[in-house]
Formats: sequence, C-alpha cells, structure tokens
Amino acid sequence: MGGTFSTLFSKLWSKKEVRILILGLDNAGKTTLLYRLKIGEVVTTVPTIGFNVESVTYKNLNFNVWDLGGQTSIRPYWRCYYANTAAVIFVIDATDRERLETAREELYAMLNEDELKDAALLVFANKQDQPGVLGAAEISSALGLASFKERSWSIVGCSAVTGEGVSEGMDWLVTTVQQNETA
Ligand SMILES: Nc1nc2c(ncn2[C@@H]2O[C@H](COP(=O)(O)OP(=O)(O)OP(=O)(O)O)[C@@H](O)[C@H]2O)c(=O)[nH]1
Ligand SMILES: [Mg+2]
Repeated sequence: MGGTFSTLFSKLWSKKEVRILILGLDNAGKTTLLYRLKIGEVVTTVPTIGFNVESVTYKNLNFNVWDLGGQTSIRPYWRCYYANTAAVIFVIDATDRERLETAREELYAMLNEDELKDAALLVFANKQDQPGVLGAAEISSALGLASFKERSWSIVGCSAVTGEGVSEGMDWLVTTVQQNETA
C-alpha cells in the first residue's frame, strides 16, 4: 500500500497513543486532574518533583498523559517533553489572582516553542468549587487567549476535585485532536 490510503489506514487503525502534556504553575491542580482522568477519584497529592505519566483512555482514544511539576525551579525542564505533543492542557488555579500574570508569562513562553506550534491548547480554569474564584471568561481575558488566531484553543472552567467541567474540556480535546490527526 502506498500514499494516502496507507497513511489514512495507519491513522485510523493504529493503537498509537496521543501525547498530552499537563502544564501550569505549582499548586494549580495538575496532578489532581491527571488522577481524576485516570481513576475518576480525588487523590492526595504532594508537589510533583519531576513528572507523573499515565495511559488514559477517553472516548476510545488512548492518551499518554504527562503531568509535569510546576515549581519555578523545575519549569525549565518542561521543554524536554514537548516533542510530538498533540495537545497541552494548561491548568490555572483560578483563585490565585496574584500569580495570573506569572501563569500568562509561562503560557506564552511555552507556546512560542517550535515543537508546540501545532499543539492544541486546552486551558482549565480550575478550582471552580472555591468561593470568589475567577470564571473562564475572566481568565481568558487575563491570558489574552483571543489573540491566538492560528492555534486550536479552548478554555473551560472546572474543578479537578468535584469533577465539574472536566468532561466538557476533555470532549473538546478529543474532537480537536482527532480533527488534527486526520487533517
Ligand atoms: N478546592 C480545590 N482544590 C483543588 C482543586 N484541584 C486541586 N486542588 C488542590 O490544590 C492543591 C495542589 O494540587 P496538585 O494537583 O498537587 O497541584 P499541581 O499542579 O500538581 O502542583 P505541582 O505538582 O507542584 O506542580 C492540592 O491541595 C489539591 O487538593 C480543585 O479543583 N478545587
Ligand atoms: Mg503535581
């Protein structure tokens, strides 16, 4: 088989895993989100030094999900994981107004990397179960997401603890990654 058909065939029938990165500042809720996706439960976390990686099946798609530590001193290592990434889930602690600007800077630095130029972006405005939290629209304008013209992106308010909003975001991600894979 050659050409288009074999490419399409391998895309449709291969069991290859789609690589997803979960990034964001320390304490955003990345590890909590990873294990909600993996086991559907809230786990007790400690700050991640290094990474956690899990295979997650969602809507018949197999994801290889990498959750990287977000502390200042380990953010420089994020770039070691960028190659072949289909999508980035960027988690924001939407109660942490003081560090929104830092989160914005890290987001832009990450998106400027050539290896991520085709990656889809899902922003989770996390901790929506907390009082006084900023909503997805407020986080979106603080991050300037509307300026992203070329990239597939979405923002969803969620709580990794209660689970609200998580499937809405993941549904968008699955649809978007599938469209990009067959494009
Ligand atoms: N109320 C509330 N707390 C949350 C939520 N998600 C995470 N947390 C809490 O926030 C704290 C940090 O969560 P982690 O998942 O460890 O954060 P992280 O982004 O992995 O942090 P690093 O590993 O340091 O980068 C923990 O106490 C979580 O229980 C949420 O949706 N709501
Ligand atoms: Mg963590």
